This record gives sequence, C-alpha cells and structure tokens, in this order.
Amino acid sequence: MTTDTTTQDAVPGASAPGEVVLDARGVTMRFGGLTAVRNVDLTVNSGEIVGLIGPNGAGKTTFFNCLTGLYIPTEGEVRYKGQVLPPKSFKVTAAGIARTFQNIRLFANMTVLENVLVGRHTRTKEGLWSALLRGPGFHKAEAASRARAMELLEFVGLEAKAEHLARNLPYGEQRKLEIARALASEPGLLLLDEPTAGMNPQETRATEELVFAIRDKGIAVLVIEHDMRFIFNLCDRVAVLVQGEKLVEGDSATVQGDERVVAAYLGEPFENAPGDEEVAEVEAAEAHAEATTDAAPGKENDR
Ligand SMILES: Nc1ncnc2c1ncn2[C@@H]1O[C@H](COP(=O)(O)OP(=O)(O)OP(=O)(O)O)[C@@H](O)[C@H]1O
Repeated sequence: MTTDTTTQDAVPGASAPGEVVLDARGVTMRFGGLTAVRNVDLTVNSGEIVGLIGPNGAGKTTFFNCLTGLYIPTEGEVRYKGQVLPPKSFKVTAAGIARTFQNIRLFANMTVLENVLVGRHTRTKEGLWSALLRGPGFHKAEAASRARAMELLEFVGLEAKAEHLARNLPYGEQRKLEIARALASEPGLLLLDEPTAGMNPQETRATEELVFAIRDKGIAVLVIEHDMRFIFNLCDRVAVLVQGEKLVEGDSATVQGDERVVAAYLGEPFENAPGDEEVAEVEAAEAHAEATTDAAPGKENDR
C-alpha cells in the first residue's frame, strides 16, 4: 500500500507521521518475589510495526498487560501520545490502545457483527450495556455503528459471515474477528498477542497482509509472536525480552544476527557464561588428568 492510501484511508485514531505513539519507560512488574518484567523501555512510533519476541515465560504478555491497564506496573510509566495511561483497561481502550489476546476471547454465542458492535462501545455515547440490551439510546446510533462495523468486517474479509455465530467460524476467522473487534474502538495503537498461533501457513500469510494493511491505515502495531519468519518479514523493529529484560532491539537483520538472541532461544547460557579463562582452566585440568592416567604403571597392559 502507498502513502497516499494511508492518508485517504486513515481511521479516526490514526497518528500523525513521526509521532511517538507509545512510550514505555522503566516498566517493572513483580509478582511477589518474581520479577516478570524488569526495567523495560520501549517506544512505538506512528507508521511502525514493532515485534516483541522472547522465549516462553520471558515476560511478553505481562508487559502487554502493563501497557493495557490489566496490570499496574510496580515501577515505570507508560505514555500514549504523550499522556500517562490510566490504570484501567477500559480507559486505556478509550484512550486509543486496543488489543487481542493469546487465547481468543470472543462472545461465542453472539453473531460476528454483534461482536464488532460490542467492540465499538468505547466510541459510542450509549455504552456497552445499551449495545447489549438494545436500550433507548442504542437505536439512534445503531445505523452508523452497523455501517462502521460492516466496513471493518469487509476490511478483514468477514462481511459475508456477519450474521454467523462467532463460535461457528473456523479458527483463523475467529482470529480475524478478534482483530476487527479491536479495530472497532478506533485505536491509534493495536497490540496483537500471538495473532498466528494455531494458524496454517496460508492463514499466517493472510494475517501478515492484514497487519500491513492496518499499519497503512495509520495504526501503529506492536505484536508478540513466536513465528520468527512472520516477525522478521513484518516488523520494522524487533525487541527481544529474555527473563523479563530487554536483551536486544533493532531491525530484523540486527536481531537475527545477534548471537545472544540465538543463545537465548537455544536455552544456552548467555549471562555468566564461562569465559575463555575458565574454559582454558578446565581443558588444562582434563589434559593433566589424561597425562597422569597414561603414565600410570600397568597402563599398557590394560589396553
Ligand atoms: N499473574 C501472575 N502471577 C504470578 N506470576 C505470573 C503472573 N503472570 C505471569 N507470571 C509469571 O511471569 C513470568 C512471565 O510470564 P509471561 O506470561 O509474561 O511470559 P511470556 O513471555 O508471555 O510467555 P509465553 O511466550 O509462554 O506466553 C512467568 O514466569 C510467569 O509464570
């Protein structure tokens, strides 16, 4: 997509070019004695797709939860477009950050369209309960909301299934619906937590295209993902979390070529690893032990 398209199709939450959309500083999250996230800085600028990777248990989802008001960080500050975020998830959504979850969270017994309409509640005066209960204020805004929801369903390729129950959608389409619902709050930043988990290669490729299209609408994207090919194809910048700390950040080539990242993924020690001196000491001791054994009386007869 081109820059022109970006301008024409920009959504209400879209950011001005060059704007810092997300600015997380010194974010630390402790659960009792466990520090799940330690002093992490991360920025996301408008027009960017940023990846957050790391081995299982590295603290990625905890960090997302700190950005979206689900957790209040033990230390640190998170700003969205210069404003410190309120410590409540619905207020964070209203401010302009939307997210999807690692485990799909749809209203299974509602239709596809209704799921997207629920996602719009932060942008409609009538609010969630009115949307769910069809209260008096609801009908007024319904037509406009429906039109916007249908646009979003068309955008993700689900307009033909608007009246289907969410639970009847195949898995890949449920993930798309989650994204449409997140977009319904007209965010300026979309956080995706493992959007391709459980997808086949075709679905993963389609998701990649969808994320590019979202970026082209002026919405910045921060994505957690274990599929490295997906991340390195997609992201302008990638940050690597290991044991709660940011180990490396850079473009795909920099991150892919960093030996510490490879070591972290292979489970090899990257911190306090034995230095050359220690390795040399161990080798010398082994050589000495071998020489002593060879020189021992009766050694020849034992062979
Ligand atoms: N609510 C919680 N209470 C206590 N410990 C928690 C809580 N949430 C996460 N943790 C711990 O924090 C650490 C980081 O977990 P987190 O889920 O953020 O990692 P992750 O990088 O998202 O892992 P994965 O890739 O497996 O989803 C883990 O040790 C986890 O057990």
